[in-house]
Amino acid sequence: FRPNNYWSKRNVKTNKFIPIFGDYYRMFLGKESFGELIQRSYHEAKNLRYFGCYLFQLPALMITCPELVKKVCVKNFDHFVNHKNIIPDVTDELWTKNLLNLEGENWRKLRSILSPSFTSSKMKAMFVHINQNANAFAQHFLKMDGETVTVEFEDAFTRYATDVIASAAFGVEVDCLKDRDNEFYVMGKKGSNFTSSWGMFVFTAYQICPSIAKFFRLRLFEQNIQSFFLNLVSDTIKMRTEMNIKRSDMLGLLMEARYGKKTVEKTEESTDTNSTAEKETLDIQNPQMELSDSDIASQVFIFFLGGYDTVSIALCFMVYELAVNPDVQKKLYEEIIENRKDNNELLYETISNMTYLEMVVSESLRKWPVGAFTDRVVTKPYTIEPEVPGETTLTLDVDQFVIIPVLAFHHDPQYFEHPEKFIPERFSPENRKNIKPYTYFPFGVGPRNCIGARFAVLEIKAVLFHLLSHFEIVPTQETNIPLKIDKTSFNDKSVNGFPLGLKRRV
Ligand code: HEM
Repeated sequence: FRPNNYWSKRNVKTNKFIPIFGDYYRMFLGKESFGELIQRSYHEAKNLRYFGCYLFQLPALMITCPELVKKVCVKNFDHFVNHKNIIPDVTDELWTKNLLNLEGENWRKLRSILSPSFTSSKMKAMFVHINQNANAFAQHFLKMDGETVTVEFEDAFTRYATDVIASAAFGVEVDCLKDRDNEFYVMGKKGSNFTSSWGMFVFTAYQICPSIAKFFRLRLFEQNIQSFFLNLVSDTIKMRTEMNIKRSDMLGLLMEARYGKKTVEKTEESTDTNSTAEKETLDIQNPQMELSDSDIASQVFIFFLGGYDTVSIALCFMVYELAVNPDVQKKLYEEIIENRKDNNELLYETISNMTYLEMVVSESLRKWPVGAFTDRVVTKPYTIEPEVPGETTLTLDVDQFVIIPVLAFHHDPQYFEHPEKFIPERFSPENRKNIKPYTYFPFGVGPRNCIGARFAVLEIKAVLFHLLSHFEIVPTQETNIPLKIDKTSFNDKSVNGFPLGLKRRV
């Protein structure tokens, strides 16, 4: 026990909190979800540029001003390179050695190696696999009987996302909708369990009493998950080396990097601020790094996790919004019809140029951004100079935890009018440029943004294209309108999943 006076000593305002639980207390009592907690805290701190909060015992600085987000995540990125890794590296190797959790120079080197694998040209090559899986997904339901097929989308989309990532990361073709106990699916489900009660318990234990949690070596993942991914990667590497097989999937690129054969392709020009910031920060020209089998397994594992829960949650909210906004769905269907070829073939160029589809996806990721916040950790001391009355000079020391409340920015009416409404027109080409910079970032901000963003968007668009080509998405009796958000999960999820109907088009 120690007094929570960290922020008052630094003259930083805080919201109401209670000892030990900090700002989490309502969430702990089941009174609000994590997303609600983030939004409430943000709104209570109205008119401040930042404020202090306590995630249990951990003091965190929440940034509530877009200009400061830019300073932290882009302009002064050198001071804020890392994410917070609460789990120590003695327990879960797969978790601590991956790109998301790597720190400093190791992160820079690895990101430089991996970034060229996620350019538009690489995505174009991967689109073949994505499209095949997306088409197969729609065909699976077309084969079912009845005018309207009832689908629980949380389950269906996790299976789709597993198929896609298994093929893009490991070069393994699976069909989890048919083969329901497929090992990939089962391991992925267990691996993404850190938003479950056990995961929350482990995170909480490491925050409240880290030494006790460390003593008991509390793990996020069961030993068999580590073994599954490690063995899969080692066996595939061995087989590919012996048979001299080269594949341009994520594993193949990591293998090249390990043997120092990585030929760095020139990354294409981009107007996207995240890509520009990333290129300026990384040395993409000569990335060299020693990678063991377990280092490689760790990366493929995070691609698997990154591409599994996030994509399926995002898709669930999208189909829900389409079901309850039939006008939007009709407009999207009309665009699909315009772009559909007779043989149902879908090209990368076609999907990339569908404006309304892009608007729908962007608006859904605004309203339901998957992660309520992203974070940074101070890696070099940083001073925030006072700019508004009441502020004093604030020096952030190394290891200070900083939170960027993505969901709260997306739902702030000063940036998005009527934020609870689903209005794709906000993202039309003429309106998009009026969105205030650094208020919309479902994939994060600056050089440390989501490496899989392009991949995720393609995966989402392809499956919406094929589903809507054949079906109208409709609510059923089990659909909760409005949605009831599960208060026990870190990510926004619906309490009874996403049961919806697929009504055949005639
Ligand atoms: C809708 C889907 C997705 C969403 C909303 C999402 C969101 C995010 C966010 C917010 C971050 C943190 C960025 C920051 O702090 O600035 C992140 C990081 C990351 N994401 Fe995603 N993501 C998605 C899909 C994917 C996919 C498909 C992959 C893998 C292929 C992936 C791999 C990663 C990795 C490896 C990182 C860590 C990057 C780094 O630290 O350098 N994500 N993602």
